[in-house]
Amino acid sequence: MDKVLSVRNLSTYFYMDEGVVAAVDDVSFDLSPKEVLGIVGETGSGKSVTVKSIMRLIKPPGKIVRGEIIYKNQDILKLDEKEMYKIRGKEISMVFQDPMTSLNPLYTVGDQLIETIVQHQKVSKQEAYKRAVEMLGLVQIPEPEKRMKSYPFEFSGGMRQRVVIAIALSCNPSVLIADEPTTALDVTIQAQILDLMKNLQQTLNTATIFITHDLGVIASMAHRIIVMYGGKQMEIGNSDDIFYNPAHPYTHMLLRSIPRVDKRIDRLEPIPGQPPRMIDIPKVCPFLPRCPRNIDKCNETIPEMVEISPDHFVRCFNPFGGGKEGA
Ligand SMILES: Nc1ncnc2c1ncn2[C@@H]1O[C@H](COP(=O)(O)OP(=O)(O)OP(=O)(O)O)[C@@H](O)[C@H]1O
Repeated sequence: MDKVLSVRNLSTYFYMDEGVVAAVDDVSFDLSPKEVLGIVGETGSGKSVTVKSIMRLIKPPGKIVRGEIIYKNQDILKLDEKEMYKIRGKEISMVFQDPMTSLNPLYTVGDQLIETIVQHQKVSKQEAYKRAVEMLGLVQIPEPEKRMKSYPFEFSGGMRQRVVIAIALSCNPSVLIADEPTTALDVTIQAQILDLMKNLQQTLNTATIFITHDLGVIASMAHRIIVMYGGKQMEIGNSDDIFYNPAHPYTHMLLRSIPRVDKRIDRLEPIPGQPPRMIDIPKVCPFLPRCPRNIDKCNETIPEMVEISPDHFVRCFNPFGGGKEGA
């Protein structure tokens, strides 16, 4: 199947006084049309920098130092800012963690929706208005026509995130990127927003990249999952591989740290140790200091990504075998 997005060997570094932070190092993946790709990892693992690189939102001291981001047969990294402007928000749009960073407090939500629509589509103001009301209805805002006139502060946090999702989807993007879209919300609202996103994805079939630090959040949504650690991909596989045949010791730890309804666990296991400080590019696996399965070879060099079964890749010299010891 044709890919809607192909990321090849993406490396984004931050040049700090203390040294070079390899925030994203040699990341590659494909996104198919209609696919939901989950990117999971602890804080600082490089998830946000990966998607900000795709949107070309990296600012100094950050720099994309290597790689290709192929969107519809063109390398996004080679486009000038004017061409990129046409893609950002229309072809590839993004929902951030905190809805207030995406909404302008001084304009009504209706105006903000209409502005996005007319900016990217050749439609009249009336058509844009109609589409805006439709979008608010689609994200299940009650009385959408009336709420067009409301300002962001008149909405609850969950409703604001619905508005942001409506704006992000208003131009029918080919790719939607959601960066921890529910983290800033309280738990019941989180579940509602996740349900909404799942339903919208199934209705609209938009290819989606969903970022989270919590594997549980994407369990029922993602087709494929990338597990990141220390700026690197540790494991990539379809959801079943990651949940039932996890190969990387870090994936095992992530799985043990989520609540499960099918197993009685008295206490969730926290992941021991600290995420790495990624100053200067590690020559060995970044997970090595926390890894319970490390072997001598791990101290010598960093493993490559190896395909252990069709479309299931792992970066580890001593992976778990075929899920027999699964979580
Ligand atoms: N503007 C910046 N300046 C310097 N370093 C940065 C900057 N933005 C990100 N980094 C570094 O890049 C690394 C990856 O950060 P990133 O935000 O991608 O992590 P993340 O996995 O998305 O974590 P979180 O869940 O906390 O958002 C971190 O070590 C971070 O310190």
